[in-house]
Amino acid sequence: MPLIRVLNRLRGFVSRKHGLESLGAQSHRFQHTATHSSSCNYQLLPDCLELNYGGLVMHFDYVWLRDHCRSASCYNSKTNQRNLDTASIDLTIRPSKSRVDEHNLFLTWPDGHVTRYNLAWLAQNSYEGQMRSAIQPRILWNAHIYSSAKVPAANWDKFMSCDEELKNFLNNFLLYGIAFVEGVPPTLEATETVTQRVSLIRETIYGRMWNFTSDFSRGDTAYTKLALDRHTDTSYFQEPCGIQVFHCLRHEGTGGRTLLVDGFHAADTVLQQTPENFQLLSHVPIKHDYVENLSDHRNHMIGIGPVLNVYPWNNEVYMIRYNNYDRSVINTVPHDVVRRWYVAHRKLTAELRRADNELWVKLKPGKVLFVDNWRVLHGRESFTGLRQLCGCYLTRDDVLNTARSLGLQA
Ligand SMILES: C[N+](C)(C)CCCC[C@H](N)C(=O)O
Ligand SMILES: O=C(O)CCC(=O)C(=O)O
Ligand SMILES: [Fe+2]
Repeated sequence: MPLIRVLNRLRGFVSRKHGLESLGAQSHRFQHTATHSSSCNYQLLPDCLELNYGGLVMHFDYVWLRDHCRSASCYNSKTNQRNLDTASIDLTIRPSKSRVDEHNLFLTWPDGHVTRYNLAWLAQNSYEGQMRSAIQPRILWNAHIYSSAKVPAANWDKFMSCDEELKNFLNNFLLYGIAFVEGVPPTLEATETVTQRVSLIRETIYGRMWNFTSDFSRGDTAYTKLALDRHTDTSYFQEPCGIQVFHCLRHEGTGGRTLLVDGFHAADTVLQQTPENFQLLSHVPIKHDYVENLSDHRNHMIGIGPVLNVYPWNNEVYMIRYNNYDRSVINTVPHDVVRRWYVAHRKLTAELRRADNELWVKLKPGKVLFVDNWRVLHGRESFTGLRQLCGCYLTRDDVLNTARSLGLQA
């Protein structure tokens, strides 16, 4: 069976090539009438309304149009919630009258209800408009790109008191997937305070704030002095933690540097050089798990999903789940797909391991690192001596919420 069919069956995945486009391909079969106004023109085709506005040709399904009526009876603009019961719309509905003025399209529905759509709103919210708009602005980096960008760290005092400092910090975080705050008092409490300026803390099986040394207090290699290869954390959660915060409170010894690698940069190289590998990594479901059997800590967490998570409508990677330590048995695909998946995994691993992609930093007391755990992989060098690391995970929705509230695109 060709891979794409195996994958479609596995995930109910509708690829752009095999599904969505062919669904839309029938729109021009019937005769239609065209209507013009100075700034736009539109046509009521049998199965959609075609709108040409600002140089963009858009197609709107009639049920979609009825469903997106923003009149007071259909939509509560105080709460920004829909009032209209979508299930009450006749699925064969067509407007009985239509007209445009300079800024609006007006449709009258068979029951007499009139909907006014702002044309700019339609352009912004159309499928075609979304396809054209820029994806989340981000700068894919290797060590050289990141270092030459000389991205400034935020300063603790300013960070806590000035929204502009927080905004710059979040802007850098969104662009690069990592950001630093300096001058933070080297305590767990101050680390908690600095993270709460950004988001809510995500409590997990490791606690709310954690503070650990190499005492093997938990059944995981993180709690040793061993080196850790690049990875993302909590790959064994159905929704891996969005952000990880690290603050090294003390280290009396050698080694222990932190490794950071931009997973999206590596994924992009795989896509450019070997799209078939990208396709496998973004569609083959892979299981990760965390099994802990200590007397105080018994846990079994399982997360299943592809290594590269992409939005199906534009193929944009939004999350990488990569942890070779915690990857579990592969039993979700047949052996021929397994063979090709290992090839793809090797290609991605080679990219992630390129020396020029490795950014090494030594975390020092006072310097707090925020890592986008959906994008940037972290690791560490082995070390000697007492090393104490504290931090926490953050809920991604709340970090993005803060960014949006400051006017950033997130
Ligand atoms: C120590 N700290 C709580 C930060 C994380 C421990 C998680 C380690 C696990 N192997 C993973 O990669 O998810
Ligand atoms: O010790 C470190 O620097 C990081 C260990 C690690 O990967 C983690 O805690 O998630
Ligand atoms: Fe980790």
